[in-house]
Amino acid sequence: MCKRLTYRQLQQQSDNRRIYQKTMPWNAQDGLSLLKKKSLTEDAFFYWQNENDSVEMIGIGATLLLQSEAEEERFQEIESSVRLLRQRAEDDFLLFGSFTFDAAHEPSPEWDAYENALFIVPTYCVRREGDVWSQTTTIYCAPEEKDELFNQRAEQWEQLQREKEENATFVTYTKLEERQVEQYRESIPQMTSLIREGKAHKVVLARSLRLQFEQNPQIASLMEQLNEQQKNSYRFAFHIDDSTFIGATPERLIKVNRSQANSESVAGSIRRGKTPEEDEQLGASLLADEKNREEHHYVVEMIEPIFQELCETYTMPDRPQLLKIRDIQHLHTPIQGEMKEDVTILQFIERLHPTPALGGVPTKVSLEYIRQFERQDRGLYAAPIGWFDTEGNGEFAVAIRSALLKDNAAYLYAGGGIVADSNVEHEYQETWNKFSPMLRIFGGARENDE
Ligand SMILES: C=C(O[C@H]1C=CC=C(C(=O)O)[C@@H]1O)C(=O)O
Repeated sequence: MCKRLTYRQLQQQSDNRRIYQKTMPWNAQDGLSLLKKKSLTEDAFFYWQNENDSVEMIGIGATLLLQSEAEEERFQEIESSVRLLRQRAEDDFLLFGSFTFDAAHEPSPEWDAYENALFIVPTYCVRREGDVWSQTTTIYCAPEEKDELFNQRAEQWEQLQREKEENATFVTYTKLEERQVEQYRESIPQMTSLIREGKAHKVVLARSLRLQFEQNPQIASLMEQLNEQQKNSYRFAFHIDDSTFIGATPERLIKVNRSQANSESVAGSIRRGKTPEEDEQLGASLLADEKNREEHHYVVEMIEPIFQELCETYTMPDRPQLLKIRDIQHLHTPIQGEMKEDVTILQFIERLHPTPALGGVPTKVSLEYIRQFERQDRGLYAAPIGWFDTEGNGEFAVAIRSALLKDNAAYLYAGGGIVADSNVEHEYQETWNKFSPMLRIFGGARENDE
């Protein structure tokens, strides 16, 4: 595994190494099959499938591993590292990675593999756009080492592809622990009182489950299940050291494609109906529900000024629509803008994260309450995860409906927006809905009839 580098360390590198790339068509055309090769998965990897299945990417190995331990500066540090590396590169290149939810939180031991910001420039990247697959190999070396290193990598890549795939293993958890559930339940009336006293308008409180396994589930088969079950969601996996973070989230944080920026407000939820009629009724009641509209409106109110600041022009519908995924339906308002010159995707992330769909209003105050009420660190739950390239394109999702896998255990997270009239039982049930996508792949979702 290559060494993690901060911006300072990169600046201090005084050798003549450069980034070189080779891209070619890829005929194997099954990205997930790569994650079934044992020797590949011992290294870092990243899996990404966008919400409409038009783009799928798998990054394997890390030619460069960039990190930032800074709190507020972490976005700029990654930006500076990438800018500096672009000067050492022949072509544009791509990075995968994440920022943790709360850089100021004391990290919990389960999250120790992920820094405040952690990005990989993958050694091998396979990418599907529509039906067309390509494979890119990236190296970082002195010019005189280039040919030999490319040869070595080509050989290694051939070898890896010939390697036998491990059989899919379906493992079911043997124990489910609701972590500090009493404390979660108590925190809701405490939070609603604080809100009624005017201390905050909305705070998203989350809880977590810990599932125990007898053997580690295979990531490729978990992702296959998510691909089958969670259409209309971003499906992702980020593996580093002994940890893998996976998920299927409906929520885009930001997408940038040739200076066009797209984001959305996703907040306010109700379960899916058991029949089309019931589903429609539930959707209609969600659209009309004042509490959910209020929760949603806070998110819209926060995102819109950011588009005003960073875009020349933007458009946004004046009322939410429904976003329906397998277990749940949400209120949804998309927003789209033409970015001002020199604005970057990381600047959007810095301003957008956390939206009031994951943090609250006001942002700083809500983060304080989250630290106070949620003992465990959220790590990458509800955090920005995705990819960007040095041409200025990229896409990040909000890592909800997610789980961390480590040491034969999975840690699942789910939360909901608390406003003045939130109710414990309702919130508690809603977290079960939100756990469902992940619980299902680990051995069974709990039916919820609320
Ligand atoms: C915090 C979560 O969901 C957010 C996103 C959509 C709807 C939400 C809600 O209705 O409360 C939450 O704000 C989660 O899934 O853990």
